Amino acid sequence: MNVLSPAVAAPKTNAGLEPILKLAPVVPVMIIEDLKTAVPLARALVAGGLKALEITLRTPVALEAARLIAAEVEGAEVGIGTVLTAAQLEQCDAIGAKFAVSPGATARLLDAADSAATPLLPGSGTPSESMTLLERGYVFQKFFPAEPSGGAAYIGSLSSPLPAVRFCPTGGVTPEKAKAYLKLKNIICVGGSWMAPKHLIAAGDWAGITALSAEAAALGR
Ligand SMILES: O=C(O)C(=O)C[C@H](O)[C@H](O)COP(=O)(O)O
Repeated sequence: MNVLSPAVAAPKTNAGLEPILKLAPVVPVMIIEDLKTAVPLARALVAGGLKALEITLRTPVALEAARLIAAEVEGAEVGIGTVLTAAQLEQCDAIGAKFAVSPGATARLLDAADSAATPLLPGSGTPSESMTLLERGYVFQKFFPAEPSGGAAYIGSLSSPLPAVRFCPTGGVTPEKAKAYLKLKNIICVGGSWMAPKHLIAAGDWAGITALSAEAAALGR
């Protein structure tokens, strides 16, 4: 190695997430309490046109649900949400998740992501957090929690100073709010749980979920 110009490893980038984040304007955020609902819920979302699915690690059955969906639901691109630790990122690798999403970012999680197979969509909520992530190659970032943090007006104002970053706003997003985000040039897609609400899942109203999914899939970008 030439000590005068040491080789600096190019930062890992999450640019490879683009095709997944562009599958539809919305990534559904799924909270699965009952394993029996996992496959029909995922099928209902995919039938409506939402194929990149984020299954949050907020319930005990989440990982098993993700495994089942990946094995049984044709067309689903299974991602894992609420990834907070290096160990959880390893679990994503173990089940072959297509992407992982975190609400924020820590140095430890980002170090783990450097050697993980699963591409990470890390969360940011301020310009400095966004810049720190960009330095590490994260051109796609989750803007979280989107609505309480200032919504479309806030994130749109980062477009000029941080043109290299494209965001997936998540947290408090509704179909109406999604439209405002999707008009902005620094938005790749939005995330939200509104098309998979608890009451429809509990009622087994898969047709209702497919209808909400189809409405979300039809939102313009
Ligand atoms: O679990 C995580 O890792 C999260 O990041 C939180 C989710 O993205 C939001 O809870 C979804 O927001 P809602 O659409 O308002 O329900």
